[in-house]
Amino acid sequence: MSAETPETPAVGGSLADRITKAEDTKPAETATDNNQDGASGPAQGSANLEEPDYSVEVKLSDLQADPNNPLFSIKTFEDLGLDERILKGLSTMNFRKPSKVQERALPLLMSNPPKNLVGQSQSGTGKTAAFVLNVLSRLDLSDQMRLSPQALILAPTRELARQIVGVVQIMGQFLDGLTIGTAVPADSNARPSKMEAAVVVGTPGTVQDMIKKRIMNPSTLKVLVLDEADNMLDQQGLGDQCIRAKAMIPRDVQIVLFSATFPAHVYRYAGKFAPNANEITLQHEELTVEGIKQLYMDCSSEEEKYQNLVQLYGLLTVGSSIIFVRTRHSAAEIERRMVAEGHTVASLTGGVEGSQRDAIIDSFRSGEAKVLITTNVLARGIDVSTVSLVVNYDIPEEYTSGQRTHTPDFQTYLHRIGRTGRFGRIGVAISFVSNRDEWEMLRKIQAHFQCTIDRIDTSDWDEVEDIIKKTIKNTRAQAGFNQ
Ligand SMILES: Nc1ncnc2c1ncn2[C@@H]1O[C@H](COP(=O)(O)OP(=O)(O)OP(=O)(O)O)[C@@H](O)[C@H]1O
Repeated sequence: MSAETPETPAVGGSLADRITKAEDTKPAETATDNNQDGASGPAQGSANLEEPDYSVEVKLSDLQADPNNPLFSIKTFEDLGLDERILKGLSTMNFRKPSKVQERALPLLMSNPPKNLVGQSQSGTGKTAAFVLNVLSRLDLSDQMRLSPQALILAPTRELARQIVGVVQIMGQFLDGLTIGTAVPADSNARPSKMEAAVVVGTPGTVQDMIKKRIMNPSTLKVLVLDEADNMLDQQGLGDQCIRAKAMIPRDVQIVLFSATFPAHVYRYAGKFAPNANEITLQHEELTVEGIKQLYMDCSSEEEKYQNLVQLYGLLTVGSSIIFVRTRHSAAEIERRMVAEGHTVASLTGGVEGSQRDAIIDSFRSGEAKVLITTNVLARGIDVSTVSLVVNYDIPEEYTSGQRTHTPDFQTYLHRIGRTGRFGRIGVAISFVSNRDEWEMLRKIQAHFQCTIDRIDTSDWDEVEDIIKKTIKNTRAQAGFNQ
């Protein structure tokens, strides 16, 4: 468990109930009082919970025909002027119609002379294809050029970089001579002496190092993509590395920034990193994905969080699930306890060695491992369509100078829950709330995104199962609905 001592309210029952009871008996005035402003929580008891309709089956073609849906488009991929061989790649992936962001971004990205782009769209709406299609369309795969880096795609983690490599490979499978290089930290001295590939996908530190050591020649680059761009430009380390990498590449490269989230301060900076860019943006109320059912569960203590997770285990394994915790230590500890109790779970955190991380994520992708406990390292970008359940074991929060602030990290919340409900699928996200701070953070998240997070009543586990199973069943019915 986390090294920190959780708050343990003395009164039993649901947190909402506890708040009401405590307010009845005691005014909120002392620093140790958990109950200030409790009346404004997301749900007071279960009184205002509506019976959700989990049984609606939605087809991808219906979603793509609805102008208000982020997957909507009037055009076809053929209309977007893509090369025949690329269209063939898309067809083997069963991409029938573009999503809204693909339809809007591709003409802007592919026009000549190339212009920079800052693009925002909800999680799971196909941003990867938008930038990969532009990259593939701009390559010169003649014998003289096919081994020269022409496109550089940067991502914050090795898992995401490897995933993007997979997309480039499949989408570009009919492009003769396509070469792709992966630039992520190597465990040993397994690094190539020369990066000879038309498309290089990697993490900023490794790429910067490869350019510095002349392993990679950046002079032939035409496109630079930053996936999860707000994270890449904001984080102290990654931000510096991206700026340094950019300083080493030709000035006239097309700069493409994509993310589901662009907080205002990063957005201003993004405009400097990618000057005179075309922009595709969203309001933060537009950011939540409709197909993700957001729920929360009251837990009376840190220990009860663990017990609830164990109770949920049967449901976690119906599809695949990701459990997000705050620290590497608690990921390891929950894994240890659950395995000791006979459950099959895996954990992946930044503390694990690279090759081991690759093996864990690969077994999660294949469905061999169905429950993955992780930290924010996997909060962004990871696309595993079978993920039907995400658990925020700890609510994501902002840090200042390495210290917890007990203020919610809105962006990370959105990215975490976005690991489910991908491209029109349905998913469930459950946040555990065990103390006043977590309750407040969840309330702020709800207000920020103007979304509803319903309370799930753990006094009746059969009902909990019923609700979640129905949703997951729907997700499973749809798994492959675009096949
Ligand atoms: N036009 C399409 N038709 C069918 N499926 C698609 C289409 N475009 C993308 N997809 C699929 O949708 C899923 C989500 O796409 P992708 O990972 O690019 O989302 P994203 O917008 O980058 O999400 P995130 O913000 O979480 O990184 C992927 O499995 C992808 O294969």
